[in-house]
This record gives sequence, structure tokens and C-alpha cells, in this order.
Amino acid sequence: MKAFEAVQHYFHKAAHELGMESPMRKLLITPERELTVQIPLRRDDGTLETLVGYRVQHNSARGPMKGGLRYHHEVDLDEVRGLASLMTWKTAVVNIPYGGAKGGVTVNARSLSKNEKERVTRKLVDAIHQVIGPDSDIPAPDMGTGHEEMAWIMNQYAKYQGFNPGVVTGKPVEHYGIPGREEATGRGVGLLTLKTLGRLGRKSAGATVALQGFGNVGTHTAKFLSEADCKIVAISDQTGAWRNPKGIDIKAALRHVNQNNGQLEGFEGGERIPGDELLELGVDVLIPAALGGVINESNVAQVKAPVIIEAANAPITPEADEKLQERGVIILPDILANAGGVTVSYFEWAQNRQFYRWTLDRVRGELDRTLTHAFEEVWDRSIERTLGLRTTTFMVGIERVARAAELAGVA
Ligand SMILES: NC(=O)C1=CN([C@@H]2O[C@H](COP(=O)(O)OP(=O)(O)OC[C@H]3O[C@@H](n4cnc5c(N)ncnc54)[C@H](O)[C@@H]3O)[C@@H](O)[C@H]2O)C=CC1
Ligand SMILES: O=C(O)CCC(=O)C(=O)O
Repeated sequence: MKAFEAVQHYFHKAAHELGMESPMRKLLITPERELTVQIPLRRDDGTLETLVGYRVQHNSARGPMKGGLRYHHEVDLDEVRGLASLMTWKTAVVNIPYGGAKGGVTVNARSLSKNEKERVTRKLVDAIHQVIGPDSDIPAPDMGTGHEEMAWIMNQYAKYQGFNPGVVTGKPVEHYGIPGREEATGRGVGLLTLKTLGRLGRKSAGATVALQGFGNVGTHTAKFLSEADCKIVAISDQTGAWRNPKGIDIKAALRHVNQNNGQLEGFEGGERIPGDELLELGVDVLIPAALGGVINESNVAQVKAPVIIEAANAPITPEADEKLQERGVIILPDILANAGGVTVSYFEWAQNRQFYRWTLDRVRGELDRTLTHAFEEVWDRSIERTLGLRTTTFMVGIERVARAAELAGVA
């Protein structure tokens, strides 16, 4: 199943439980607008390449559309469409006043120098500035992008539409960003991992964790969980995977990536194992925090963890999801598990609109409250309806979007 088809699969399952009729389903699942743009890139060596970029605005019934910007060689329109629709349900699940969108450029982010990245980002804004804006569509970081790209977006957008820091979130803290956005997705994943273990009556202290991906989300998840005394026994990134049954020294791993251009390559705090093996370890919790579709029909039978927290977007294919559910594996779905990032993006946008600075304590407090509320709502309803967590989470999101569309008279 391709990315958008996979989201539709989950959407229809939840819509069925809600008794939603087919015309309303069609309205809610169809993207409002899709833009494909050409991005000419002059490489540092003078050669010319033409890249392709996308922005999909999925649904605006609940407010301006919100979602990250991904630089990755596998990005295509279908993937961006799938990710944009996930954003619609995600913002609704945590009940922040946004719709959903997503963007991407098909390029290997690691192949770009800093200057090339800046040129790609500014060219992208040249192509999409008319459809983004603080009241319409607000980009943010995703795989392969971070605070630098967000600062360039704000600056380039201002050249066309005037200064407005609320056009993009995830900016540097010294440049209209908010303290706590960089850690927010990983902090949320960590917090909800502890809450999941708590609801299952399992101890978090000493719980073993395998974590795939050691970028923004992976590193902050690792930091939070190691500080909460979980035992992270395996970590990985695109350069390889490392395992240490006694527990990886996360501080050492963080130091290593900070000094090594963000990569784990050369890390000596564990035995090197094949990347695929990490997903199959007998751990208490498995956290995929990198690519989509990594747990699929080819490896699902080997996955042993009883709890999976989806830090990445769509890391489990629907086929694998069904098999895991049959085996009673508890899966906290992406649209709840990784919603901490967009929640703090909302705080940043609100701060930008008021020109009033929030403190880190306030950001963390409000983030924890927002995620806890959403988690409790989903968990209680899942027990009440004897439905899986993914279907229940989609139901909560879809209901809010449908209600907003009805109240606004969209149809
Ligand atoms: N950055 C954010 O605030 C949010 C990110 N997400 C999702 O979290 C996931 C990770 O995003 P970020 O951490 O922001 O990206 P990032 O670009 O900062 O880090 C990605 C990490 O994944 C690793 N990776 C890539 N291919 C791999 C492979 N085959 N095996 C193991 N590791 C591999 C990279 O080496 C890197 O460590 C994505 O699915 C993204 O959509 C979700 C919500 C918010
Ligand atoms: O912070 C944001 O606005 C969006 C983050 C994002 O792209 C995601 O949650 O997948």
C-alpha cells in the first residue's frame, strides 16, 4: 500500500466506527490543494540540477494548515499527500486550531552543502510563497530540515509578503523561535512512552528500549527516556545500528553525534549489528523514529516488542499493523505519539502573533498537559469501545474535523 492509501485505510476504519456516510468521508479525505514545483539548484561546483518540490494542503476546516517540510531522496507527491492528511488528524487529536499540510523536496539532504540547502529553501519559497502564510499554511521542520531552513523561509517569505515570523515554526530560538520546540517531538514521545507503560501496569525504570533513528526526534526521545531510567539497549541511524544489553550510554552517544556531523558512524558504545536486526530485538519497547514503512510484511513476524511507540510518521504498514494487533501488540499511533512537535509549533506561532516570549517551563508544562489530556482521552475511549488505539485516535481526530466542517458550512 502506498502512503496515502495507507492513511485512507485507517481513516475508513475509523469513519466506519463513527457511522460516517460516504459523501462526508470523501470530503474529509480529499486534499484541498496540491502544488508541485520546479526547484532549479545551482550546485557549489557550478553545475545545474532541477529538483522537484511539493506542498499538499490537505484540510483547513479547523484552521490554518500546518505541517513539516521534508528533504529526502524518497519524497514524492503520494508520500507528501499521505503525511499531509496525517497532519489533519494529528492537529485535531491534540485539539490545536489547525488543519493539516506537508511539504517536501526530493533530494538527499546529506548531499547538500549548507549554501546549497539555503538556495533550495529560498527557491522553494519563491515557488510557494503565495500559498503559505501565518493564516493559511505554516511549514515547520521534518526529516532533513531544521531551524536553519525555517529561518531562511521566514526571511525569503518577507521579501514577497512582508515580515511575519508566524509564517513558519521551528525557527532558531534567537530568531523568533520558542525554547523547547527542538526537543518537543522527542519529549512528547518519551512522555507518552512512560504513560503507555503506566497504563499497562509495567514499570518504566529499567524497561528496555530499542530506538531506530538518531536525528531530532530520536536524540530527544533517547535523552528523555534515559533520564527517566529506561534502559536504551539499541540505537541506530542511517550509518548503522549499535546494541549494548547493559544499556547504551546516551550522553556519550549524544556527544558523539554532536562532534561527528550528526552521525553515529564510529560510535564505540556498543556492538555493531545490522540495522534491520534492531527492529527484531526482544525489548520491552520499540520506537521507530526515522522512516515510514520500516515494519512491514517482510519483517513483522520477527518483531518481538510487546509495545511500539510510533515516533516516526507511518513506520508500520497497514498489513503489518493488522498482524501486530492480532498478536496483541500495543501500538501508540504516530498522530498521537509524535504530536508534541506540532503542539509546540502552535505555541511558537501564538508567541509570534503576540510578540510575547514564553519560557521553557511554560512550554514544557503546556506541552505535557496537552499531550496527557489527548492520551487519556484516547486510552479511555479505546477501553470503553473495545477498539484499538489507532482506530480510536483516528476517530477522535476525524470527529473534530467533521464537526468543524459542518459548523463552518464547508459542504
Ligand atoms: N522533527 C519533528 O518535529 C517531527 C518529526 N516527525 C517524524 O519523525 C521522523 C524523524 O524525523 P526527524 O528526527 O525530524 O528527522 P532527522 O532528519 O532529524 O533525523 C532522521 C534520522 O533517521 C535516520 N535514518 C534515516 N534512514 C535510516 C535508516 N534506514 N535506518 C535507521 N535510521 C535512519 C537518520 O540518520 C537520522 O538519524 C520522521 O518520520 C518525521 O516525519 C514527526 C513529528 C515531528
Ligand atoms: O511542527 C509542525 O508544524 C509539524 C511537525 C510535523 O511535520 C509532524 O508532526 O509530522
